Amino acid sequence: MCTVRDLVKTYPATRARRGAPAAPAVRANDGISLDIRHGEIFGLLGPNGAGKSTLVRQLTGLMRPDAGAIDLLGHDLVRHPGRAARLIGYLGQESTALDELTVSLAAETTGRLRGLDARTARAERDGVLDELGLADIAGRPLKKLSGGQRRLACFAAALVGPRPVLVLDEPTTGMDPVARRAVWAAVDRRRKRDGTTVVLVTHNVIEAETVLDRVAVLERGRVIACDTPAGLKKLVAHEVRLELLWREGPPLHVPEVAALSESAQCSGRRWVLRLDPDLARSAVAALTGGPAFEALDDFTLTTPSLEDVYLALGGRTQGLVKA
Ligand SMILES: Nc1ncnc2c1ncn2[C@@H]1O[C@H](COP(=O)(O)OP(=O)(O)OP(=O)(O)O)[C@@H](O)[C@H]1O
Repeated sequence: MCTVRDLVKTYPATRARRGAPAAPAVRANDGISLDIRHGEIFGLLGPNGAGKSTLVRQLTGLMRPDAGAIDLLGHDLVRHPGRAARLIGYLGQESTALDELTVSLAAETTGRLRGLDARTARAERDGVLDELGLADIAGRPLKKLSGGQRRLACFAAALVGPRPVLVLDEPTTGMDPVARRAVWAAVDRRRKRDGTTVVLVTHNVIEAETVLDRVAVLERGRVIACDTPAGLKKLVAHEVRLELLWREGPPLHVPEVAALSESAQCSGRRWVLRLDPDLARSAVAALTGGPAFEALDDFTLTTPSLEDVYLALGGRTQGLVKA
């Protein structure tokens, strides 16, 4: 359905200018290869700056790679980037282009721009706004909506006018749980009904585990793993995850805490440890039965998540979020 081979993209260095410091060149995609199958929900998971949006911009024909190949449904998108618009419904990270329009007009206009006649565009608009629970705010301009409502309205617009592929860059950012559910139900409906293939960018591991068929984990412009969420989790099946939340600082003078600190991934007051189940049990017993207990705000012992896979593969903690 879509093959990506050895994709390379480097943003050039910039010179210092008018108070702005010089910036070195950034190799945002460093030899990415992927095979996305027909009808699957394929995820790109990685921390901030991993190169996900850069990859998506090339997939959608908005940016030309320095090297490599992209074939989408038999079309060479490096040579013919303009064809991507006919094949892909794209929801980018920033979508201010529709801000001046009402929700209704944003959806209808997108349909017209995608070649629908006026009557079909209006019918599809009404269907999508009903489906996503947006009918009540259909007459309001996007710029006057909350962040989550605006995001949902942009998602609605991206669905008007059928496309075999949807590329969604963090579609549920800022949305409440009801809106999130509406988004995933709409995606699933299109996959079942139309065989739509979905490429989804996320750094939300919980979302990734629940909605994705397969996921490529990106780190510093490279794919460090690609499999089903369950397949990836097998990599860390022999471990459990111990999460500690300290009230203030961890009491490093307590020997058990000092020993754990060596293998903990720390972000602020939160420590994450991946441990052998027996070790985890004895660590919990020592922490809850000893002097460290006073300093603990909360702790959880769970089976590993995709975040643990990412850490086991050598990823850094920052940027992958839990929920
Ligand atoms: N226009 C640009 N000019 C220079 N560097 C850029 C540009 N856009 C992105 N970068 C750099 O390229 C790298 C990859 O960025 P990209 O936006 O693709 O990451 P991402 O995985 O989508 O991150 P996020 O999760 O924060 O959206 C980062 O180091 C970023 O700073």
